[in-house]
Amino acid sequence: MGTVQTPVSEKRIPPGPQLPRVAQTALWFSNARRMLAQCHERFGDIFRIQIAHQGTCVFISAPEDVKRVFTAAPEQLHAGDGNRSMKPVLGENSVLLLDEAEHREQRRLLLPSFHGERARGYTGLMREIAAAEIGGWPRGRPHRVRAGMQAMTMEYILHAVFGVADAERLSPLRANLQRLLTIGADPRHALFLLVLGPDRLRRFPPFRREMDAIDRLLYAEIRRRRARHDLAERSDVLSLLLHARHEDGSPMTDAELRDELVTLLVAGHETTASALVSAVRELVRHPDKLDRLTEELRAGSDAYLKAVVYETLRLRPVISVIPRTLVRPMRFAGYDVPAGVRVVPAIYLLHRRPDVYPEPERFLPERFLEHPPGTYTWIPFGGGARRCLGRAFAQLEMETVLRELVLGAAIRPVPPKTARSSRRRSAAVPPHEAEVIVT
Ligand code: HEM
Repeated sequence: MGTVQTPVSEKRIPPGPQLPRVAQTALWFSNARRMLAQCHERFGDIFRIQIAHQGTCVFISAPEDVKRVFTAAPEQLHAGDGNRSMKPVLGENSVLLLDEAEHREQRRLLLPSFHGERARGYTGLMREIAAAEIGGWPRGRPHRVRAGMQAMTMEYILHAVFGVADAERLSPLRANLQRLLTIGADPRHALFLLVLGPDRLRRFPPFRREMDAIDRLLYAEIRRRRARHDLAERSDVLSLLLHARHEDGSPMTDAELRDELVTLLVAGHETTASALVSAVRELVRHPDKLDRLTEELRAGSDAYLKAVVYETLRLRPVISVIPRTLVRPMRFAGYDVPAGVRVVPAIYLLHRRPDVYPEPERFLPERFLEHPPGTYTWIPFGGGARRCLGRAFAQLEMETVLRELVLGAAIRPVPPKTARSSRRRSAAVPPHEAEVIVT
């Protein structure tokens, strides 16, 4: 009788750097994109990195693997789990942190607020806000645009979430949110927060203070709104959510409302501002593209404007990776990746594949004039059941601000002569900034 051969254990985890976990973590947090590019070059389309608080992360960037992640059942891959570090800010009911049925339910409640048609309803207001902000920028001398972009995207999301009149009244919230985001952006804090981990973050005093102030304002606003009688006529997100009902017919609780409002304010503000800065940075670096954009807009065509937005989000995606946690084992590129491991579509690598995007490092909006963005090859907003809820809103924001910059004002690059004559300042334009001359 022949012996039954036990199959040799399948390949489970793809190769990756051999450094100790702490060293991999340090490299990851010092420059994730560089580490991704180096690992991709060394190990190919699938590799693993060990990151503190994240465990084993298997990165993928082949379109067919990304498609498998986006089309898998929500019971197979969790995304909420990978966003756990944001729980102290967003709260436990946030759509970003939930999975399976609970996620589906919150997403269903939020979806009507942001579908394309409703987003387009904000066009006039967005244009007014952009004209007022850009109208106040200095003329004829170098100007950095980031603060102005943040101011506009903050106004857009506040107006969408609370409605025009109430957004004016909520000005303290602007300052609180701004300070909250700077806590996370400060590298000294970032390292500390990493060591602290999400569960103890709430006790970190600067964080606690900002969060308490934001919560007080939001709960007061929710109470005030519940008492109003004109909710049915209003179209802002808070009013729509107050009307929305769970599948069992119950309304959303105050805690649920608070968590989704914070989620929208946080997810919908800095992301779009960063994307706008990147767009302006690319346009002033490529004056021929800026000229073409100006000509086409003057001729009444938006096609090139949309291509500029697509190409900016391809070449400079705001978010580089979108982690998922495997609930059950799943096969990728010959590896039977076990449950519990994070499988991470790497937007940054996918968007730089020369087989999908010839000359991937070049800023070429033209590539999107003939081929619209592919569902599994252009993923700055993620995909599948978790695709960004604010996608249509964000694209409209970007188009509106860029149109106003190019037609309402006019921007041009800072000429090299000016840069040389004030070398110290010009040389210091950081990568997250863009400098222009508005005329
Ligand atoms: C250029 C701007 C933006 C970028 C690049 C961006 C990108 C993303 C990405 C990559 C995800 C994760 C998707 C995934 O895991 O597959 C996401 C989720 C999300 N985004 Fe955005 N976003 C932007 C603007 C906005 C805006 C303006 C809002 C709100 C108005 C918003 C609200 C959300 C929400 C609520 C989710 C969670 C969706 C879910 O888990 O079901 N985002 N976004």
